[in-house]
Amino acid sequence: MRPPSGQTHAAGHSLFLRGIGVRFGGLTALDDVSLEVAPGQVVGVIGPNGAGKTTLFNVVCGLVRPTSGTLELNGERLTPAPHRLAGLGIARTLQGVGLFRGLTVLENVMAGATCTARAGFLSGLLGLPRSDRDERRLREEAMTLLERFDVAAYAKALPGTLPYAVGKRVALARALAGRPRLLLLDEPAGGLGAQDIEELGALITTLPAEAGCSVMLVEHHMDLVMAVCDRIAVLDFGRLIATGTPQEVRDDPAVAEAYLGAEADAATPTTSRQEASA
Ligand SMILES: Nc1ncnc2c1ncn2[C@@H]1O[C@H](COP(=O)(O)OP(=O)(O)OP(=O)(O)O)[C@@H](O)[C@H]1O
Repeated sequence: MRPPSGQTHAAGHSLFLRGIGVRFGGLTALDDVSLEVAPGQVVGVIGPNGAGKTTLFNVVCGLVRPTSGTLELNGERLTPAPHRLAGLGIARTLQGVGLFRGLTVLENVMAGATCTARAGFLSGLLGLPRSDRDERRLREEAMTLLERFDVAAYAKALPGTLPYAVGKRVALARALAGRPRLLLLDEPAGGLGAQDIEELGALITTLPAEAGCSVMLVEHHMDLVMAVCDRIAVLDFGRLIATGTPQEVRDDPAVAEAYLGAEADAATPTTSRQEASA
């Protein structure tokens, strides 16, 4: 997948999390978590239920403010806020699909590009002549993305009519339409079948080279994470217990123990692993 305009990108933003802690009342959701997403890398965050993955994702999106620690984007202090992400070159997809229900698939993807098309949007408001051209360009770029994701046939459909797997692809296309340099994916494989997960994995691995973005991936599906990630961070009870290549993480006894512990906890009638340990 080429960047929509045909321009080339460097390999994406670098993200550093240093000593991130998050407390919700008396519960420590994250404790001194440090993580690097280097330019051009796909970095996975895994861990048993309640380990803190979504909380970490939300810290990077600005939905949760850390109680300690700092974030850095390309060497600059980052204080993320959801409404400022696009301007920082960051895009995210959420659990589920999350498309605008009243817009067609094509319009959804065009909406994802509006931050890079602001000049066209403004000129449209002011009735200046560039707007038609910009609108056409946006439309063409959105169609190119839909074609790349094999969902162009649904361009005129409304989100409510889409098969779930198609909706997930459209959501990914919309996130990429803004030409992010860092893409945050929250459980992109959730609800997908094995074939769709395999195809999603093939798409994700192309993103650094073809779309010019680094990727942080929070995911439960171990096969996908192992297949697409350059590095993996493993959380357990809010703490980072391992980081490394997929092979290193797979071979780490602490990781196996965390997952085995989670299986044992699943057999007990508690609501969360942290409550279970309190
Ligand atoms: N807003 C909140 N208020 C209070 N506690 C929270 C909040 N969000 C998360 N938690 C708690 O923080 C801990 C980490 O939750 P988090 O959702 O980040 O884990 P997770 O690894 O994403 O889990 P899962 O895989 O089940 O989605 C859990 O004990 C959870 O109950």
